[in-house]
Amino acid sequence: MERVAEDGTKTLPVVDVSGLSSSNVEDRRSVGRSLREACLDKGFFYCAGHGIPAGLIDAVFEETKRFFDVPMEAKERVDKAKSFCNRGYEPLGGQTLQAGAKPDRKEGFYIGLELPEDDPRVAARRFNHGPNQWPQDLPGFRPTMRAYHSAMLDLADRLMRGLALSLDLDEDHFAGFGRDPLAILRLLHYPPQAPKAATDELGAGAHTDFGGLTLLLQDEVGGLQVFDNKGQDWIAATPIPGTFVINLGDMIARWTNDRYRSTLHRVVNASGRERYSVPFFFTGNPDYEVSCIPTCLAAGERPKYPPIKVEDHLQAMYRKTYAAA
Ligand SMILES: O=C(O)CCC(=O)C(=O)O
Ligand SMILES: [Fe+2]
Repeated sequence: MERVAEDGTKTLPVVDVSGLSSSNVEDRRSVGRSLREACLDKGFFYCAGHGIPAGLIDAVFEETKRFFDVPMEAKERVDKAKSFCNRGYEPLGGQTLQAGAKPDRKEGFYIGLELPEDDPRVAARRFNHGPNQWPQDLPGFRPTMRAYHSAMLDLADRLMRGLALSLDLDEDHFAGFGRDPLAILRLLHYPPQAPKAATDELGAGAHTDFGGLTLLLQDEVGGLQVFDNKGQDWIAATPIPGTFVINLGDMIARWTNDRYRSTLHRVVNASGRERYSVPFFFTGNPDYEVSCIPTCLAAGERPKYPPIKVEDHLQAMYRKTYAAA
């Protein structure tokens, strides 16, 4: 079903997920049905009723802006080039999400689960496991980001259970995927750019996300665009206050043989203003092997993708999108 705004432009659906916190399974199943509809359609939707306090979200944006406003020397002190586990500051143009396009016009900051040096995964230098780097002289930054990371883990867990219900699976079907997950918070700043028609530069080149679910906070500026496979055009994910934009990553497309899509999206910040966004990537357990769910195949249908380990896919995508840097 095509959703069209009052001015005739296409929009994405809003799913209220508050029922996922209900003790009544019928309430949870009802959210599952709404999720199913949104996932079969675009694989991109606004999430309302998420229960994340507005005060925490405001604090995340405040600290994000504060960080990107510090002098370049302070950012360079926490450059991710100094981290063995991909944590910290990523300079403008550090990543090229769309093969063949110009480097992305965005700067970023990566934060993950804080793990001590004696954690076996850190000691073994497993990909993306280890300590975070924290900027100096921003006392509110670390506690805010840690609180937010943990709130996002909780929301992602609720959503994965809803997703299982949406596929008529046991509610805890994805529990193994969600155990000790790679879960990465990314702060992004997009400086203003010329309109798409006037430049071939993009804030973020067209890409799909690599893991399970992405939970995105965006400010009021706008610029995120979602590819519509049916119309072969771009839909603006215009900000709706109080919601997250949620999209499905490559792992969910592989589980469902593309019934649920990992949809192409990009950012063009032609607003003339600074844009800030904060995606949280629920990537999943690095050792978990994702393969097509048998009930997602019709009789005689074959899986489009071979089984793959979460970590292998993630590493391949990092290699690809950071190749130039
Ligand atoms: O900034 C946005 O709105 C989207 C960012 C994004 O797609 C990503 O980091 O994967
Ligand atoms: Fe993305």
